[in-house]
Amino acid sequence: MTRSVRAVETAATTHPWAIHAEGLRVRAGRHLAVDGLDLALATGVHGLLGPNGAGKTTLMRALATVLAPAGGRLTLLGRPVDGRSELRPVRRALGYLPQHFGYYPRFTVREFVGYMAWLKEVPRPGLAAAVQRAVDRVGLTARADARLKTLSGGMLRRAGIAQAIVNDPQLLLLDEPTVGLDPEQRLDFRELLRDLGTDSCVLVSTHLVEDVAAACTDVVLVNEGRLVWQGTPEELSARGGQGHAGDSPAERGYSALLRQHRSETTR
Ligand SMILES: Nc1ncnc2c1ncn2[C@@H]1O[C@H](COP(=O)(O)OP(=O)(O)OP(=O)(O)O)[C@@H](O)[C@H]1O
Repeated sequence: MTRSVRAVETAATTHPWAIHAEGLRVRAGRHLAVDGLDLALATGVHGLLGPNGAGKTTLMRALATVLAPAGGRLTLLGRPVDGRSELRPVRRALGYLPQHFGYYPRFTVREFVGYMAWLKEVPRPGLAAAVQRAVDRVGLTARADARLKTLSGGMLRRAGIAQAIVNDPQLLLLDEPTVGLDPEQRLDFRELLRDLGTDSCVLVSTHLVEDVAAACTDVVLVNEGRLVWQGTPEELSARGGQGHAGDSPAERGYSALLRQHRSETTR
């Protein structure tokens, strides 16, 4: 891509919320999987929790501008996303690891991450260095020139994270990033998350409540396409008690909040 990126397009933004949704509705097929969701997130690492089918992946896809909202209002990095808006500046400042990502198996890690950097219009002079930095940050330095088809599942996931961060995104969306990572890699990943969240808005969808408790500044709980609860990991842990399912205070807090939400909605 030959078009150069002007400084004003990459400059840090001054809007308070990286993600601002009001009454957001998003369809997955014919199903309204996100149904009246309100959410406001700024810089930091936000853990997105919810049971199977809660609407997490559909929400992530809408935030990544892959799915258009069916209703409500969505603003990303200060720009409205409404089907008529110019999405290019938002997409350039966005990083997204989908739950299932496609790749060319014959590409090396470096080629894959470089290709994604080119698609995101990372300026050509700094592109190779940006790719190297992303590959290093996910611990794939030694496998940078290995073909993707030769990588383990966990290494592939890390290559996926590398492509998501290669453009130093202001908004980073990671859907189940720790699937397949071994325990040591998960600990390294938590550190990377904390680092990324110091100057970007990072939203991590996961079923691993412990990852959220350890690495996130904030927890967002959704169910049936709506925001159920938002608070700190400490506040989440404080919600749990004897009799709630889970191996840790955070897991018990999660179970308690879900049980409370279900009992309120079936009344
Ligand atoms: N293409 C589709 N057509 C119809 N319904 C769909 C489609 N994709 C998802 N759904 C439904 O939308 C709801 C939300 O799905 P989604 O994948 O967003 O949930 P999730 O919270 O990510 O779940 P999980 O934790 O299992 O990944 C579910 O009820 C699911 O069955």
